[in-house]
Amino acid sequence: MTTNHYDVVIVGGGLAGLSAAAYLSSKGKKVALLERGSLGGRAVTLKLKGFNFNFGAHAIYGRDTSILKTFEKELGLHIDWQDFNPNKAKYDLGDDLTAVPANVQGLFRTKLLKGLDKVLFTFEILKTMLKMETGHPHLSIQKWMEKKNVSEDVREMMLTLASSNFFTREPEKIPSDVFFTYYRRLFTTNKPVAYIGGGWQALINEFVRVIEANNGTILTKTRVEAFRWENDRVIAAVTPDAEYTADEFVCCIPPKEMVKVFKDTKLEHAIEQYASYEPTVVVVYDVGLKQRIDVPYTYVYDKQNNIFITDISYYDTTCVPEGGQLLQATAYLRQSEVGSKEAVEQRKQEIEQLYDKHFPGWREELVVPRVSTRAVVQEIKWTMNQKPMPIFLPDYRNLFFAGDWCEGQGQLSELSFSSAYEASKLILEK
Ligand SMILES: Cc1cc2nc3c(=O)[nH]c(=O)nc-3n(C[C@H](O)[C@H](O)[C@H](O)COP(=O)(O)OP(=O)(O)OC[C@H]3O[C@@H](n4cnc5c(N)ncnc54)[C@H](O)[C@@H]3O)c2cc1C
Repeated sequence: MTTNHYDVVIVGGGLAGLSAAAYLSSKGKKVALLERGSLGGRAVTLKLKGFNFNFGAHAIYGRDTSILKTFEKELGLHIDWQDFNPNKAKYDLGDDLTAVPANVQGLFRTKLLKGLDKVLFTFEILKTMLKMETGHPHLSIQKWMEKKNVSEDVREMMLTLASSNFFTREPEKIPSDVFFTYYRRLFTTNKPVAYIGGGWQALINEFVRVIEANNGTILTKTRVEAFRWENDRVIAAVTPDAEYTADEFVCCIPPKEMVKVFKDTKLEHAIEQYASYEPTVVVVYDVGLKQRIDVPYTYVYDKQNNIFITDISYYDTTCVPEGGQLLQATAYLRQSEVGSKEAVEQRKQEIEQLYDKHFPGWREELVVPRVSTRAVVQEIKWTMNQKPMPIFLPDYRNLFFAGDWCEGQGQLSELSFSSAYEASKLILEK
């Protein structure tokens, strides 16, 4: 068995592993990135019949305060930002469409709130922005609203926002401190939502460019099966063909994978808790169309069924053949619906009905659909009973963790980036 030595070995080549490898190599560390499959993890771009299907709309939330923006500056990444137009975002109320209160104009235009409730909701936003309202880690947003006696319409508004942003049909379970921290960031940014031109693949290519420019090693189709230990230090990541020894290790693989590689070690028990947590799971049903069906909005959220459609090709024309259109639909699931064939089938039909309603004629234009009945948007769902994993565990001196299951800022990929950034900084400070 061959042995190779590095300053840092990073296991897992999703967005967390790629960003950690790019950052650490740019600071002079000799890094190796080991990925069992191909690079990108869940941030995948799939080419089908001339359409580039991204897993998810690759939206970056609060981009001007995001860690991806920090990486962009510090690593000199070339990112083709495509800012979302909030005036083209609508809530479907069943028999009516109304503005999404993603900005002040939207707030004044939305029909979800009227008169005094609009003033009260605006006041809540103001308090959130000024950190006068922070919620409490021991109170879910449901309990917080009961305690504060908020009116029915304001309650509805807060839950609708939370549902659409946290990809959940059970927004009431979100811890209130997570809710307010998230919205403080979103309300104080000038760029609430932005897409990446060229999709996830463009971003992956940029991280790879930086890693290679700094002489980093990237090994795909390289599955880590175990770690070798000496007391409280990891000595090596072990693959079927080689051992990769290093001074520091960053583990960027989901907790369910970690329990396998840490089996029969002191860490196994500590990791089990995170591996048992429920992820945020959705149904994705995207369609590539021959010709554009132009409507006055690029995002529509069906409030009743918790489904949204994004016309991603409106922002990123590189994902379609000329004149074509790529629509992305995501349906949220209740925990009880995850894994149920009937529930998933019903969600798919609801998505088709939503396409029929807002993009009439899509069936005739259909070139290729792409369906995922169990897409993991975030490895650990925000609820009162589930806490994200720390980026290091006490007493393990040279082992760090990063990914969207870890503590960090924001949610989804922002958690992957922020945990990767914090873990890398801890290594550099040593
Ligand atoms: C449908 C959908 C929509 C989404 N939409 C958005 C969005 O709009 N905005 C946003 O910010 N985020 C979105 N996300 C979330 C985003 O894709 C994830 O947060 C992010 O990609 C997670 O990256 P990660 O590196 O933390 O984890 P992962 O992508 O899970 O990476 C883990 C990597 O580790 C590798 N691995 C596992 N085990 C081993 C092993 N033993 N040895 C070596 N390698 C191993 C895996 O192959 C994988 O590449 C969406 C996700 C989905 C599914």
